[in-house]
Amino acid sequence: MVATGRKYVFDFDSTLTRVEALDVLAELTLNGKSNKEEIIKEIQEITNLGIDGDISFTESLERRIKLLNAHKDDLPILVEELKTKISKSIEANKDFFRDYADDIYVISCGFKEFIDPIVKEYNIPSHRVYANTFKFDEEGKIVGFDETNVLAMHNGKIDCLKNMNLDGEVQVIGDGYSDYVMREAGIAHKFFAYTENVHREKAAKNADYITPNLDEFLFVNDLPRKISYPKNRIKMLLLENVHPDAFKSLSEAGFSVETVNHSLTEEELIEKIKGVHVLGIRSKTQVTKNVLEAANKLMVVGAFCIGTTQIDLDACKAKGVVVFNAPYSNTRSVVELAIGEIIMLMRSVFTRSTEIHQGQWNKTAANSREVRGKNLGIVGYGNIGKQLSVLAEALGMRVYYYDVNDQLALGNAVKCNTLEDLLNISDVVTLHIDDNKANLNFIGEREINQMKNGAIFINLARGFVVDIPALANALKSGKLAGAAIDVFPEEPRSNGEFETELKGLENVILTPHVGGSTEEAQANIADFVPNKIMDYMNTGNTVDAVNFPNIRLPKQNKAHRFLHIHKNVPGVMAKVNEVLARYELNITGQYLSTDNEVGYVISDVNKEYNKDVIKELKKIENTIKFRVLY
Ligand SMILES: NC(=O)c1ccc[n+]([C@@H]2O[C@H](COP(=O)([O-])OP(=O)(O)OC[C@H]3O[C@@H](n4cnc5c(N)ncnc54)[C@H](O)[C@@H]3O)[C@@H](O)[C@H]2O)c1
Ligand SMILES: O=C(O)CC[C@@H](O)C(=O)O
Repeated sequence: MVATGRKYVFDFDSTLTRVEALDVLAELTLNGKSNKEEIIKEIQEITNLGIDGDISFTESLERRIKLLNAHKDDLPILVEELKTKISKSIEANKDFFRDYADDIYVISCGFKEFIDPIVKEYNIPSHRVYANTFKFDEEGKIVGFDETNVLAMHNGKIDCLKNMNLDGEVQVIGDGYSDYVMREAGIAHKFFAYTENVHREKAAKNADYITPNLDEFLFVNDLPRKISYPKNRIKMLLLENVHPDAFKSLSEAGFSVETVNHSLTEEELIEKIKGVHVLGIRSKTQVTKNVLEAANKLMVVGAFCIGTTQIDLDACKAKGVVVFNAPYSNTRSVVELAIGEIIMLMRSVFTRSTEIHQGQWNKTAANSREVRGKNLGIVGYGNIGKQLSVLAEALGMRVYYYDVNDQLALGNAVKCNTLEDLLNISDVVTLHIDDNKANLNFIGEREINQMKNGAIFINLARGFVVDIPALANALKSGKLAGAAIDVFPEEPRSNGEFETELKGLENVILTPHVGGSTEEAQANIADFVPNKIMDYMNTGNTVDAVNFPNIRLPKQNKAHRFLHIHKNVPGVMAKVNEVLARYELNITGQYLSTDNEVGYVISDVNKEYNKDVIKELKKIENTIKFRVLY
């Protein structure tokens, strides 16, 4: 617990608040002035020079006040503005400022006129705020500052802290070099570089500890805090160039996120996965048993796509690793591409285009047909197949579909009872079956022979479902009039050379697995999947998990949440409850969801509890994973 008499000295600007107050004041006072941006930039540069110790602080203050041209009446507005700019983790841990009020001080080179009213709301009274004060002229204009105040002088924080004569260990929390010097001068015992709002190299380099937010500071000091485990300690690895929005939202939420713009081999991933809590991938990265064995911290895999066969879902489940995907976010993009390709192939547009690129004019109606009135056979009537059905009908196509599961026909679509029926009748056959391994070589020579002569074939599903040599033969022989292939049995891990037997064939559109690669789809996925991940990490919700019992949990209210994942064998629940009862924990809510292999039980308990209960819960036989949230 807390060392007796420990004192916490906070900086104000960019530490307690997300901003530099004088920059905000400049925004206010310079409003409407034509050279506003220039002056603000100049003020910021001067601020940084002062913070990093590159010019004397007195000089930095003098120059900024002159440029500010501020008035007393601007200050209440500034205060209101600053109240909305308290650092997020400071705001979240307001209780710390209440419970440790007597030990908290502010030393700032800013001004008491705006610091006092802000920190008062955090139980820091004016007499524990050490800062500069403004000088005003008779009209209330800010014309200077009290030059006798030590804080107006170079390295003034050192003298200020010295004069305060604090007992016990003194910890300084700040973002600038001027905070560090108190530690360097030996008056403070520890300096924590606070990087939630700004990462200043000089401060970070000299810090005893870099703390990305107050949660981490409270965690390393074993102080009471809002969240059990600081988010910055949760490592996320996003592979395969997932949309930058995912990085943005996850890192803004406080997680430590690393991105890699291609997929990794099994070997590379085994090396990289150690210490990673959340892995984000697309369709290329194989999350195998071997990878999972090396994944000592893994809790979640986010597939930033629809397909999940690249992930060993069972092995994930056995390890208590929850998998999420984005089942809808890119479906529209695939459908639009399919529609475009149907038209392009029916009109032989790519053939005509290639000819003209080669300097040949070939105006002809041969092999150029409208799609209106033609039969479209959709194989796999799921999320993509159904949307395609609706759009194709709107173009005047007659839609037939075949699905292994019973699927409701949309519009006038006609269900086929067998694949053969569909293949016999369709002018265009398009595959939208899912990626399960049983679909290997689903379309081969036999199925191609069941298609109409001169039919068109499209595969936007998965490469391994089509026998490529059989398809190539059918295209060469003229059995099929054209094809569009977006997915291949073997796809490279990153952009570069690629070979396929289909290369160079006439009226064949080849694309590098881009059916779902539109800006819109990728941005949708980067919104959907991170939300699922964060929901699971922050609350335990597994709604829409691919491999795990789905559970939607109520909001945690003033409770500790114990999340216990176990093998679904008789007696585990009884043992969990026996332990909770033995430690006299009052359960305010308990939720259980199971499937054949695992059970997921969530118990919300009253605030106070003996920490030994955690060890006991972890020790229960058949426990796979356990964590606490509060
Ligand atoms: N090219 C791309 O970039 C891209 C983008 C998104 C999705 N996809 C792929 O598209 C496919 C379809 O996606 P979805 O979201 O519509 O999936 P979905 O799961 O919603 O639908 C698939 C449908 O196929 C049916 N099905 C499975 N096997 C079948 C079989 N052997 N015969 C007949 N029906 C069968 C299922 O019952 C289901 O109704 C998936 O393979 C997905 O990975 C590719
Ligand atoms: O974008 C990808 O990598 C895969 C797209 C698609 O095949 C999917 O499964 O959603």
